[in-house]
Amino acid sequence: MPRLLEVDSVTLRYRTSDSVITATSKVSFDVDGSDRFVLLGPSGCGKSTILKAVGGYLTPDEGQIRIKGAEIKRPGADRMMVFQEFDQLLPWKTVLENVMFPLVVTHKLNKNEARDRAMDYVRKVHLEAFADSYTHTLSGGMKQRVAIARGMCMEPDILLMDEPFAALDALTRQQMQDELLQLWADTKFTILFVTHSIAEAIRVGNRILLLSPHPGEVKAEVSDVDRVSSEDGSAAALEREIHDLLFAQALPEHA
Ligand SMILES: Nc1ncnc2c1ncn2[C@@H]1O[C@H](COP(=O)(O)OP(=O)(O)OP(=O)(O)O)[C@@H](O)[C@H]1O
Repeated sequence: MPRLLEVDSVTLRYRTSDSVITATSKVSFDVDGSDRFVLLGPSGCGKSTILKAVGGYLTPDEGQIRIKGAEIKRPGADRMMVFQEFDQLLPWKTVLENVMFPLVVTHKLNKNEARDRAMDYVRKVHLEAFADSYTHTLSGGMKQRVAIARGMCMEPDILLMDEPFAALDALTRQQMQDELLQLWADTKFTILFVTHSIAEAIRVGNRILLLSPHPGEVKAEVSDVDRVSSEDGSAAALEREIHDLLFAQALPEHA
């Protein structure tokens, strides 16, 4: 039985007119159903690039990415993306219309069914009072809830989240992390979440993959985050441990 998502020794490069940039080098990891899998690493280590490749927007230069055993070759409704930017919504559509939009354009459901399903997800993110509002009237946190509802509403195999809370103030960010965990507790959907915040990785993830600076390579995986961080005071200890793993310099050979 294949894992839900297999990233197998993947190298990703960008080609510009005068150079080739290696964003990630031979990155491997597996995601299982209901995982809250976090990619954590410093700016430029290729986290967003990996997410785009899982989304089917980039093709690996080496290695392979598979979902349910099938190689990913293009974007698909089985992988929905939530981005950091607040402008990912369609400003000429209401909250409900934004959430139902992918269901309608992919013909997954007819219009009435799509409206009903979208309204369920609008309720799940507590925006029912704003269902008919246009998105420019919403706060940043509310816009991100709409984007999450829109992604979840397609009931994808995996929700790809690229620093979705990074542009929010600290309090709203914590509130959104809590709400995401509540949504997860209700539906146990699978999340692949990118962040460069260690604290956020520990709050959101049950597994955390640590990537080295540019080009990103796997440094370590922390796979028992839920158990460790639920023990008294150990979230802080785990944060220190991850910090040391991420920023440890290689020891000189004859030290
Ligand atoms: N379109 C592009 N063309 C050329 N190089 C790119 C492009 N997008 C990203 N890169 C380079 O690839 C590397 C990885 O970028 P990426 O955005 O994936 O990193 P990241 O870990 O998500 O960083 P951040 O946390 O800052 O978003 C960086 O060196 C970046 O400059």
